[in-house]
Amino acid sequence: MKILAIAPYPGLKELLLSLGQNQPFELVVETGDLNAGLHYAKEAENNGTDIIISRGGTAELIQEQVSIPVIEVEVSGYDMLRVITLIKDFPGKAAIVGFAAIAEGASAVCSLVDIDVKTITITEADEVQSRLEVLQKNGYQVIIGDVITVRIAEELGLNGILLTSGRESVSKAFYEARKSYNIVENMKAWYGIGDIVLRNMQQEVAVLDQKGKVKYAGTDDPAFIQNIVWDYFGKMDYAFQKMESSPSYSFLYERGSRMWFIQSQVIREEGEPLGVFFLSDIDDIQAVRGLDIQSNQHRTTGPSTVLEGRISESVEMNKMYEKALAFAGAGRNILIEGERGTGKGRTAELMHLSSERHRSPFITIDCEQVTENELERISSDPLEGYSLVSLAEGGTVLLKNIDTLSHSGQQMVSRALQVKGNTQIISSASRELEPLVQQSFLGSLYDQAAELKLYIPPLRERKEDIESLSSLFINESNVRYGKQISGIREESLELLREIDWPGNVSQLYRVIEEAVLIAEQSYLEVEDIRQALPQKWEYSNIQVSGTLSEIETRVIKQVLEQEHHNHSRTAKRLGINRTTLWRKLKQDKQES
Ligand SMILES: Nc1ncnc2c1ncn2[C@@H]1O[C@H](COP(=O)(O)OP(=O)(O)OP(=O)(O)O)[C@@H](O)[C@H]1O
Repeated sequence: MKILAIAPYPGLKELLLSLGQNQPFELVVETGDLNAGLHYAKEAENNGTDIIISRGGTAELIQEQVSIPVIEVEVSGYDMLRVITLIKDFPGKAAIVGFAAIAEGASAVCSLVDIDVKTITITEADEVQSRLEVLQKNGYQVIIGDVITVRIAEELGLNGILLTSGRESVSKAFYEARKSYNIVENMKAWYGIGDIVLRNMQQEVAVLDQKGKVKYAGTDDPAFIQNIVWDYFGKMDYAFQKMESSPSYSFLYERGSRMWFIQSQVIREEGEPLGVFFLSDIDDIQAVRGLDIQSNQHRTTGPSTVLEGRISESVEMNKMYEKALAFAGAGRNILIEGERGTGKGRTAELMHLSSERHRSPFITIDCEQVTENELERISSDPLEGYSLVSLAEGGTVLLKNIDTLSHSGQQMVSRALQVKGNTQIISSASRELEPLVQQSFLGSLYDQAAELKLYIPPLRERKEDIESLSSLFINESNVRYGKQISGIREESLELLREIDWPGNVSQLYRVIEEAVLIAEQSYLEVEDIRQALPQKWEYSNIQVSGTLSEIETRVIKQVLEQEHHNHSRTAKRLGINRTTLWRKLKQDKQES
């Protein structure tokens, strides 16, 4: 609390300074009456002073012109008694001149102590001079009053005695100042709560004190919020430490299959910090297509070392892993480029788990699946609810397939990224993004998203990885389907290496998975792989044993099957006319 005291006379300054020592506030004292005092008060109002203390007419003038509270140092009964006792033996007639508060008080004190002092009540400062002139004519020599009265009395050649304020009055003013400060602060806190509550009407709110006890609640079940806070932070000290670290701290809370989003803020009531917690049920946001939220709240292990230990047979991939590890903690936005299914999403997740963010949320939003309306809702300003970026506070948001965003989608995401706070943003694209900047991709979004770049080569350029990936996927499929496949034949691997894998690692995964399901032996045989390969890959699915005519028949039959026995289309694809096709089929029938 900062106090400015304006003393209309020097003695009051001394008293204020001496009593102001060791008080729980910062005190500045200036001397100046009326306009001089007002000047200091106006300056103080602009430099963060909380309360002004002054006296008499100066205090009144200040009160009219500034908006911060003004506390008056009063003239107490003691103060009057002191002055009256002082002039009691003074030869000559004495009068007290002042506004009602002073004149009436003085008259009461005089009659109590049985001293005959005339009291004159004025209603306006302008009256002082004429009243004093009359008193002078009537033989009065001593005038007791306020600063202005005493000044005029002295100008007229009278003896002016200033009614000074003593210790009790100054102490009382300090006490009043502290009380007003608390009231103002309280009101500010309440204004703060009211303001936030209004902004978040759709949310439930509970206000907890430092011990975790519910102080106020805007919900039927404050204990629910209280339990979440206790469970999430463990200790209330830790909760307040976290909340004070940013203007608004938010987190995801997961229990069973449900998740909630909690936004919090610290406010102060009489100097005591209180935590305000807003609860949003995010079931509705979880239902958004293309959105996947992992809270990671229950992870107990440290950051993963999986990226460090990642060794590939491919030089390119090893370089990529090294870069990914270096980028993981860099705190910059990262763009991962590579064809469909090369492992961009997986790499992003490994980066998250390898970084200090591993216990914070990892949220994937597939830009290809999310609708524009949903995108608008989840990328909105965090103050108007929650946004993806605030849901992932401290964690990572993966913008999958960012290259598929529409123009307005790009604008929304670009705006959302401007307020990303402490969230790592990783984007993935299956096309090279930079060349698109000239045509369809927003340059500003590219600059935001691609502060650092990674590239994952397609599987056909690193066929040396097929063997280890296959073993990995056999194991995963064994686990999933309860099979006991113990390996893959070398011929099967050779067949897998013949393929160009347009769908990359994802496609390899599906083929191995299907082969594991089909396999009846303990090794994946060539036949298992063939059966698992998609039909349209005729080049690898056709057995090349037998005569040319037999191979030709197999090709014709397969194309026929793919074209659902439509002879025209089959003939067109094979580059022969329909009659030739019919003849070849007839010939085959006869032979078999
Ligand atoms: N090096 C790897 N080791 C094990 N599994 C991998 C590896 N790379 C990719 N995968 C697996 O391949 C599949 C595809 O990976 P992911 O979804 O990360 O690819 P993507 O490039 O993001 O795909 P898309 O372009 O379709 O979004 C996933 O099942 C993933 O677990």
